Amino acid sequence: MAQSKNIVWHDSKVTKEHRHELNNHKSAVIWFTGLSGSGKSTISVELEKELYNQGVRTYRLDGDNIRHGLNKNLGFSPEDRKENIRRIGEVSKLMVEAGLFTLSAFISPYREDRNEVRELMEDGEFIEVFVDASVATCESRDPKGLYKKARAGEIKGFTGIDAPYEAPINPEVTVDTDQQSLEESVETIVKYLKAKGYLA
Ligand SMILES: Nc1ncnc2c1ncn2[C@@H]1O[C@H](COP(=O)(O)OS(=O)(=O)O)[C@@H](OP(=O)(O)O)[C@H]1O
Ligand SMILES: Nc1ncnc2c1ncn2[C@@H]1O[C@H](COP(=O)(O)OP(=O)(O)O)[C@@H](O)[C@H]1O
Repeated sequence: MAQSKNIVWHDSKVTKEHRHELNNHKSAVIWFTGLSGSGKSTISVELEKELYNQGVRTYRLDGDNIRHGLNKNLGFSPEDRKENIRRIGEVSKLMVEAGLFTLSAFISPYREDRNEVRELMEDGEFIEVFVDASVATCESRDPKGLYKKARAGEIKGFTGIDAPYEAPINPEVTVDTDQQSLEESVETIVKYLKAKGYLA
């Protein structure tokens, strides 16, 4: 890919800190990672509603949705997944600059790619939430029938079947959806945000 040259950063007079003051809260990305069907979308939707009810400004970025637009030219090879996560990382950073709690829900199977997003952010701005569930559980849920297709060989390189998933080593939060209900998972994350001073 061509690198841009002769470009100079131009600062705004309204900063992220001004936006925090205006909003009365900080901003960060809550990064959900986990297998397809582990519950990333379901939990992020519920958490967003909960944050909205508490007066927190949010925006949700979701794998399927972003792949309909911004990233519709990307597939599921390791290189394309990397580029997918790189772009989402940059978009998440812009959203955090804009003062929003950004809920990003992507399989993001590679540790290195997730860590690169973490590096983009300032300290405390990247909250990795590992949505843990066994392949067996995800496969039994199979909300979109994709595991069935992957088992039948109709989808190649499906995460957890014939493509890797690298679990986080030290995530800020883990929710185990084999064990925890949707409500319990949301509560776990809200508790973390309160304990760390993100929420009043
Ligand atoms: N090969 C393969 N592997 C995994 N997932 C697949 C694949 N093909 C299509 N899908 C569907 O794409 C959704 C995952 O997109 P992501 O952008 O989150 O993936 S990634 O982070 O780039 O790995 C994923 O959505 P979720 O089920 O919400 O995770 C699937 O619906
Ligand atoms: N404890 C739970 N937490 C989250 N989702 C659950 C749970 N138990 C069952 N589900 C169901 O599992 C499915 C998870 O799908 P989804 O949220 O799309 O996952 P992902 O975004 O990780 O692919 C949904 O149909 C949801 O209703």
